[in-house]
Amino acid sequence: MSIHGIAVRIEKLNKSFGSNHVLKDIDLDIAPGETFSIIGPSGTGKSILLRHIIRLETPDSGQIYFNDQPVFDNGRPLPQTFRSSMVFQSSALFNSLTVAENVGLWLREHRICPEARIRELITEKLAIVGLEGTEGLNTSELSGGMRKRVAIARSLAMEPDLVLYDEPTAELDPVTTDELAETIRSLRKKTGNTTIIVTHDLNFALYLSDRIAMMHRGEIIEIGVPDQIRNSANPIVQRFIRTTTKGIQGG
Ligand SMILES: Nc1ncnc2c1ncn2[C@@H]1O[C@H](COP(=O)(O)OP(=O)(O)OP(=O)(O)O)[C@@H](O)[C@H]1O
Repeated sequence: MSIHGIAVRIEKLNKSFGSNHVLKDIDLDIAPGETFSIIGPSGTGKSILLRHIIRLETPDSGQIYFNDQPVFDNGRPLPQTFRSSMVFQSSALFNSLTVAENVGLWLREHRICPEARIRELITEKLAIVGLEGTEGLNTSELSGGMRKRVAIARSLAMEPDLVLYDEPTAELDPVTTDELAETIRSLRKKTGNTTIIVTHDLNFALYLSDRIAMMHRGEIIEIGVPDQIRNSANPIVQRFIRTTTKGIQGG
């Protein structure tokens, strides 16, 4: 399997909605193939930052670069040679379609390759997320964890350079959350994609991330490998760890 993955660099990114300054001079450097999580309490700007990376929002100032290529020009998204895909919180699957139809949707809409290759890609991507042989199942009958994995397979079908996850564990029970963490971790080896995850599930982020950034009130207040986050001297980070993990992970 080919190895993808791009560098993502964010420089002095700012965004306000009226008087609400939601992103304040955000700087981030994410390496090709890195699994990077953005954590923090509700309303701190995590999703808005992700929406800039996928170009659903434009910044007031600052820039994002994919492999040194600028993403915006004067507040407008530039055409990209790199492909990003997003796994939405709700999974955003079509219940009236089968698993295979959901996974193949983007490929068929964009007529990316011949039908035989599309079927191969669907089978290949379902196997990567551990859903071999589920092509014909009705999407409406799947569990939350299976739906999430179908959504991941659909995003992988685009053969992305960058995969983004918005609150992937929302609505999942603890066992399914563990399975999902395992799936995303194994994808790193299988695809080499750069992966950015927004979550307020600290344990999930600690388990599968190469590095983690913590946001607070529109700013990045801590960044580092999981152990650096666990042992951060920043009282806001420590309070977040205490309230979200209750001591799990030895933290
Ligand atoms: N389209 C919008 N118009 C106005 N304000 C917005 C818009 N989108 C987000 N905001 C504001 O931006 C701030 C950051 O929101 P964001 O969704 O990024 O937070 P978050 O950290 O992802 O929180 P959560 O974990 O609850 O999703 C909030 O104050 C929110 O009200």
